[in-house]
Amino acid sequence: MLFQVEMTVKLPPEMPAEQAAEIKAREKEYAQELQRQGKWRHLWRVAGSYANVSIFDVRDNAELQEIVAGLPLFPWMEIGVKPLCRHPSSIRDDDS
Ligand SMILES: O=C(O)CC1=CCC(=O)O1
Repeated sequence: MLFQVEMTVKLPPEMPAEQAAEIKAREKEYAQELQRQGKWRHLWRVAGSYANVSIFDVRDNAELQEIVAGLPLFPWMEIGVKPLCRHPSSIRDDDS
């Protein structure tokens, strides 16, 4: 199942820089492993903001929830999820 997920990061300004850097490093490692597994299919920065738009390819809602809740930045994110399905005019056959 494909989902569009928009994540907006809102770290508190009073968070020490070292702590923020450590959380971001863990976030990067987590995100890159899921990309290697093919579950995190696209990761795009929303230009001009500390936010991303991502496409996940997961088994079901429960797996998406597990992945998103495991994000190291999860406690400091606003997250919006939209389920996706094939568009009848799409010419691609690899976007299951
Ligand atoms: O920077 C972000 O948008 C938050 C994030 C998600 C995956 C990652 O590596 O950073």
